[in-house]
Amino acid sequence: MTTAASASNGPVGPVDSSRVPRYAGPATFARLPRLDEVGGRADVAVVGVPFDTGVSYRPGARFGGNAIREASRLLRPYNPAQDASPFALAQVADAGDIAANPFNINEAVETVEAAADDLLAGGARMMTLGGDHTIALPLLRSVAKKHGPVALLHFDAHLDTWDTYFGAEYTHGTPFRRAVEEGILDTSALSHVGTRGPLYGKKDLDDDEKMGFGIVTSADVMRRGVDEVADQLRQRIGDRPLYISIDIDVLDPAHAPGTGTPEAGGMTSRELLEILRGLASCNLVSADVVEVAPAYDHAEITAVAASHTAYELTTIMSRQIAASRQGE
Ligand SMILES: N=C(N)NCCCC(=O)O
Ligand SMILES: [Zn+2]
Ligand SMILES: [Zn+2]
Repeated sequence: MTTAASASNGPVGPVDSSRVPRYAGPATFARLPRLDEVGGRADVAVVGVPFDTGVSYRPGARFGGNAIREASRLLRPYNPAQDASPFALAQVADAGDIAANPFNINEAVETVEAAADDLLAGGARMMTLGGDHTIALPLLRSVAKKHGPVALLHFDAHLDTWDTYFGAEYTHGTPFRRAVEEGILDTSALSHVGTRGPLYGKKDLDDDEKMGFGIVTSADVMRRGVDEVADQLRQRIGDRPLYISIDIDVLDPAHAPGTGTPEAGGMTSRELLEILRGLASCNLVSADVVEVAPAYDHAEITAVAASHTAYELTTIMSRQIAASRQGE
């Protein structure tokens, strides 16, 4: 069957859904070419990490990346909200999955870091599809090797700055504490967005604040509105290299039932997408969307939200790549 639609020397785009039904053929992200189909070089590499050994409640995020790819068949090549055709502005390709050991978290963390090092060394920015939130740590390590300590915007119901679970240091509730300890985050530009729900104690918040995080709760988003929130975040980030990590449980369970640790009172998918669009001028060096667990999903509600989230992030990166080329 027809694979990627190729412009003569521009980026290779997605399969044309007016010629090949969008439900036909293998599901790469947005029906984009695989990395090996574009000579192994991409400006943005979409990569899956099927790993969920770090979860504290429902398992199943190991299937998240492929669920997002399936749902992403319906994405279209022009993004009106950002007035951009992300797959024409830069080469975006699907780099497949990182094969992380499900029986050894420490080894899996090392594997993810090494695979990320390879992709970043090839010049790509990464759009990672989880997997549970454990994987943000090795991804941040790799990004920091390239850019130095990065600003972090963390969209999540949870803080994920807890210390250990059952004595384990690498879990989906602890990646950002480890990252602060390791000095790979720019502690003057760290924000959680969408935080809510019960905690273990007030100390969780005290510790988090000491690490340098600011918090925009999901109730703040509702009260203050997306434009004001995005403005405030943009000011805090400035022109620092930015990593955005999105735990899909930042959305209300009505918008994302397919996740492992759902919390009531979350953001709508509209709010999340609008805040991201408001950050389009930030220097986004890589991003992840994690914690999609399709076994608890219904009618692909969660996977569709995650695919659109990854699409906005990819658009931000593609626009910046195109703009920096023009400036060269
Ligand atoms: N979903 C993520 N990443 N973390 C949730 C941890 C919540 C807990 O176990 O208390
Ligand atoms: Zn979470
Ligand atoms: Zn999380």
